[in-house]
Order: sequence, then structure tokens, then C-alpha cells
Amino acid sequence: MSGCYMIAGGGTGGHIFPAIAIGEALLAANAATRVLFVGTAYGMEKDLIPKQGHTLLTLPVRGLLGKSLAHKAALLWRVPASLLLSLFYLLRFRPKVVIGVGGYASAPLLWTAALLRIPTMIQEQNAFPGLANRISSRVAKLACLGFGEAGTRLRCPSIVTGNPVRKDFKQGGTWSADRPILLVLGGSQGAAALNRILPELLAGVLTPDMNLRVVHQCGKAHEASVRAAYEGAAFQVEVVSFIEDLSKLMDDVRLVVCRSGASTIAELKLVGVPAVLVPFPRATHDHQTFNAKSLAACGAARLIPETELPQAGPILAELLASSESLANMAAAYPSPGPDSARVCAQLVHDLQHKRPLNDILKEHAAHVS
Ligand SMILES: CC(=O)N[C@H]1[C@@H](OP(=O)(O)OP(=O)(O)OC[C@H]2O[C@@H](n3ccc(=O)[nH]c3=O)[C@H](O)[C@@H]2O)O[C@H](CO)[C@@H](O)[C@@H]1O
Repeated sequence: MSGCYMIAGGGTGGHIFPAIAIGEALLAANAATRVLFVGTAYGMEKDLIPKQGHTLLTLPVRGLLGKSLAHKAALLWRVPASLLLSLFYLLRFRPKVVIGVGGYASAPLLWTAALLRIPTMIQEQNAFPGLANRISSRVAKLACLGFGEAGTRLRCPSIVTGNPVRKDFKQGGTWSADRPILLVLGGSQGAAALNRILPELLAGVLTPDMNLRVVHQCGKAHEASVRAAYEGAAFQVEVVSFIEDLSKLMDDVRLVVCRSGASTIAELKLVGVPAVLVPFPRATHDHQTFNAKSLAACGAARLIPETELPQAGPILAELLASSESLANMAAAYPSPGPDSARVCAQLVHDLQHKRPLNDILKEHAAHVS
């Protein structure tokens, strides 16, 4: 089963960490396997992939949506250059399967691989697929979905696998009410609204008898201003731009206040920490509200729209004052399903060995979207 695989995409952690999770699962199945990541030198992958000990190859392609005219004009050379470079990478490394995880670097590699008749697969994290995966789905053999709803917007057959989560997150301990941390988690880039609202909100909620330390993850550009906003706080607080070992920290978290990106939701399901979810209101088709509802519906999380967050003090105070409420939330998490990363890796192997698509879909019939 050995060989080389290429996983393309990036931009934000929401694309990169599922890619890493699939890569880890391919390596766990066979340590002799080679996994190469393909992204850009502009997205978060340029730091995150090498930090995890993996190799990143880059393409010059850049995003299209919401960009200036000059930026869009530059795509006239960036796209063909990316296709040519993709061709070079594919001929040089001869991957058995190419996997796209969304983000603009994934489409050129997937399309070029498909032209070379290399099997291709996509992994879509959200219920509303992004542009790169929609484009790639025209040539991909198969899509692995975080949410079944995405299937209707893609052009290839799809199987609902859930979102792949890095292997560290499988070690979540049992939640208990005496955990010492209240975590504010903005997502891979931080969240401006959480940065603006939470310092003042928490000042009105936290009391010394709660024995809580606040850890606020704010994103790269906002560390100084968020730190200043907490100045003089009557509680212990640590402001960080990015948490490297989030799964480990989660073992000490009593309550998390966070955005509801797809991987954040998948990871919460594994670690079982009670959550207050504040969806990013401008996400495409409001997909973060959709994500948040999946946890709020079972009682594991409270959903607070961003517009209502400044008035959410009483909700937070009530939750933190009642160990029983928090324990009920922790207990309400559904039991995690099969290991999504492993299922995706198995599907990669199926494509590598040219297993007929009908047989693959038949095996996963209950999860075909
Ligand atoms: C604003 C926006 O458009 N966000 C999108 C983006 O979010 P974002 O990139 O925040 O994505 P997710 O919430 O899905 O994932 C964040 C990832 O970063 C990791 N992490 C985060 C903070 C930290 O300090 N340390 C750390 O390791 C988390 O463990 C998780 O694996 O991609 C997601 C997946 O396409 C989408 O669902 C989100 O809507």
C-alpha cells in the first residue's frame, strides 16, 4: 500500500488541519508512505505544515473572492503558472492519489492530476462547499463530506465521513467541573468580535470563587490590543495568538466560548467540553450557524448570535455558577462516530487500487450523500 500521496489546499486552519489528519491516517496505515502537502506561501499552511514535520510544496495561485482588480488580473499568470508547476510536481513525485481539502491551492493540482488520470478525491468540511472544492468536484472521483448537505452542491459522488481530526484530539479526558480554564477560542485566525466583546463581558461575570483562569486565543494581528483590553482584570488571564497544543489544553477547560468552524465542532465532539458557540455571521450561507446548531440541538452547547453576545453576561454567569448545568452539557455530546481520518484514508486506498466506484459506494451506502 506504500507510495506517495499529495494533499492540496490551505489558507486557514479549517482546511489545513483536516489535511494533516488525513496525512497522519495515511502514515499510520503505512509508515513507508510519503505524504506531500501542496499549498501557497501566503496561507497559514506555510507555518503549520512544516511545524508538524511535513513537507509543503507551494503554488503561486491566490484567492479570487473579494479581491481588488489588480489582484484578479494577476491571476492571468498565477493560474497557468500554478497548473504548470502542478504538472511538474505530479511528474516528479508521481502520487498514487491526489486529495484536495479546499482553499485555492487545491484546484490547480486536482485538475492537473485528473488530466494525467491520477485518482483524485476531495474533502469538504462545511455544509456549503467553497469555490475550490466546487470547481474540483467536476473532476474528482469522490468527495468525503463533513456534512451531508454539501453533496447536492458538488458534481462528484460523495460519502459522509465526518470531518477528519488530528490524532492528538483522540485523547480527550473525562470532563469535570473543577477544571481551571475558561477558554476563548477565536478559530485559526482569531475572531474580532470575541476579541472586542469578551474582555468587558468576562469582567462582569467572573468572580474569585469560580477559580477560573481565562485563556484567550485572539489571532496573530490582535495580541497587543486584546492584552490591553484585559489590563486590570480581577482574574488571571493569558492572551495568546495561537495555541499550538490545543488538544492538551482542552483537558483543563471547563467551558469554551468559541466560533463554530467545522473542525472546531468536530474536535469539540471528541473532547466533550461544554461550549458557548458564537457563529461568524458572515461565513458563506451562514454555515457556522448551521454547524453550531448541530451541537446546540443536543444540548452540548449554547448558541449565541454575535449580535446578542454583548448581553450574554447572565447566560455565562448562570452556566459558570452551576456545575450541574455544565455537567449536563458535557454529558449531552453524542458519542463520536468512526474515526473520520481513517475512513478517508481507506477511501484513498480504495481509489489507489482502482476499486470500482460502485463497490465503494455500496459499502458506504448508509452514508452516501
Ligand atoms: C471565519 C471563517 O470563514 N472561518 C472558516 C474557517 O475557520 P477556521 O480556520 O477557524 O476553522 P475551524 O474552526 O474549522 O478550525 C480551526 C482549526 O484550528 C485549530 N486551532 C485553532 C486555534 C488555535 O489557537 N489553535 C488551533 O490549533 C483548531 O484546533 C481547528 O483544527 O474554516 C472552517 C473550515 O472550512 C469554516 O468552517 C469556518 O467558517
